[in-house]
Amino acid sequence: MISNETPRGPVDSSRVPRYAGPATFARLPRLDEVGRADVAVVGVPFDSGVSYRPGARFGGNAIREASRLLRPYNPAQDASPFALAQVADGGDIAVNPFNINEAVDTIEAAADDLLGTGARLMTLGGDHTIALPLLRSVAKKHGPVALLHFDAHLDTWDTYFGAEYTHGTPFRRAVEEGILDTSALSHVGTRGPLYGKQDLTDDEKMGFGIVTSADVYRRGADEVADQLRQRIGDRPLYISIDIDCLDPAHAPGTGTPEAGGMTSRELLEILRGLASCNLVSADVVEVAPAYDHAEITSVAASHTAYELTTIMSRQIAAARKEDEGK
Ligand SMILES: N=C(N)NCCCC(=O)O
Ligand SMILES: [Zn+2]
Ligand SMILES: [Zn+2]
Repeated sequence: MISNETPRGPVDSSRVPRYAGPATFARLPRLDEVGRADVAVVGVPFDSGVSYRPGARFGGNAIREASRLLRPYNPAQDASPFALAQVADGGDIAVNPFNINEAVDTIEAAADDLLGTGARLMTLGGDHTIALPLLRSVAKKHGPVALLHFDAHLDTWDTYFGAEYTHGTPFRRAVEEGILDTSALSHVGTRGPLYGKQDLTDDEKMGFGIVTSADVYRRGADEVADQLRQRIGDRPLYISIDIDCLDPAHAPGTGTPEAGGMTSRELLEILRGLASCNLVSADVVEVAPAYDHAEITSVAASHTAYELTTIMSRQIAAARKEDEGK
């Protein structure tokens, strides 16, 4: 469903100071103010799936706060994302912090509702556990999706303390459930110690290709984006971004930091290089503001979500134009 109404954009920062009032993503209207959205930005304040430092439950609101300085024109993609499509802040999904299984079900149901309105999702985590129910919901709509996973970690481990749903295991579950298109799965930014070599062989068997953080440094963002684009083709694509794909210098505010990561410039450039991909939904997870300094991490996350939102808005506008031409 593509609406022809003129989108309502962010609060005008030349009239209302950008630090005034409650924060929505990029100072956009709330979903209940506009009725429906082409892109719904939704928070998932859940971090009961972490294996180390907690705190990502506060990530979504930290990203919203840090997004007050985003401006409406994105020169890197030559687009005004909030004029091309209705982007709105759908608030937070209220999830049970004491029952992971119930939380996972609640996230899936809420995503079903939002996707059912025709919106694409830009989800703000939360820990990486939340990617599983989001992928379940997206796959119900689109079938198995291509996955581009930016992370220091593989997140294809099996269980922790016997638990299946954790922030280190969402993508193994997703492969087991058949909701990913195993011919187009990539990790980008991985590095750091593993439990054993088997982690890598298991991951490869699941179908994942790996672009390590060192690969990005050596080959450069443009070449990496070209290669990823070729692998993805025109498949429906889900992008999951664990902010710990960035070096701790660029994202200290996260739960499981690993040295030797990408720069925020590299991440943003790779995303811009993927603008032609059919991005159906995305998440940015693992921002844990208690370990952050001067909003370094949440600013990086807000710009990351801005690039992703721009890609989705451009595609929605292009689809609308094609529709009108028919
Ligand atoms: N998804 C994130 N951020 N981390 C996974 C780390 C799992 C571990 O502690 O081995
Ligand atoms: Zn990670
Ligand atoms: Zn992760």
